[in-house]
Amino acid sequence: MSKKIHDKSFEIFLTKEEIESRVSSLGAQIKKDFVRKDPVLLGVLKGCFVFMADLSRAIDLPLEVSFIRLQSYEGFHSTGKPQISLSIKEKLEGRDILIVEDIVDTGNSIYHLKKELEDLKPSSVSIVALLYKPDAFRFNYPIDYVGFEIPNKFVVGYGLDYDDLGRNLPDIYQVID
Ligand SMILES: O=P(O)(O)OC[C@H]1O[C@H](OP(=O)(O)OP(=O)(O)O)[C@H](O)[C@@H]1O
Ligand code: HPA
Ligand SMILES: [Mg+2]
Repeated sequence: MSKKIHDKSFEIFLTKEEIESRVSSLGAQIKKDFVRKDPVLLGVLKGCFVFMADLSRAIDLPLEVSFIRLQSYEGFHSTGKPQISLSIKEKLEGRDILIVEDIVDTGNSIYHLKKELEDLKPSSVSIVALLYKPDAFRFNYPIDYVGFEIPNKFVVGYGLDYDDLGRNLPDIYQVID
């Protein structure tokens, strides 16, 4: 079943069952890698909110969660300058930070966030992204955990929006062009 949001139509791309199964294996992998560390999951709002809720419960370890608000997209396009409007209150010095993103597209948002985090002197900074668009990525930092590599097309659902709509769809949809 396709969905219409404003002027655009979207078709199903990843079902909630496919997402659930991948999130569960990401959680198991992260548990292994962070078992002797002091992890704090740092979710990037708003898009991370669904993925963060599922992923954090799939990692069977003591951990903290925190959030930051970054915004750079207007409609389908990145403004190139992420605005940070919610700052981090937790002390992150010496901590093992895992940035939790719904999507890494051009890579611009995380590039800026990583630079901000360096000043807080964490012990390590890793990234988990549910979705990653290799053909759009313009940087060369590593993305440590990727749920799905996807084509360079706009997607919505499972936290991802088009003009702030579509975040509550349980499946992920891709634009029909
Ligand atoms: O790799 P990039 O090209 O920078 O794109 C990825 C970023 O864009 C989206 O955020 P957006 O600015 O739409 O804010 P939102 O999470 O509130 O939707 C998404 O949640 C990532 O944070
Ligand atoms: N969908 C929703 N939000 C996004 C996307 C996308 O494909 N890329 C960057 N932010
Ligand atoms: Mg958005």
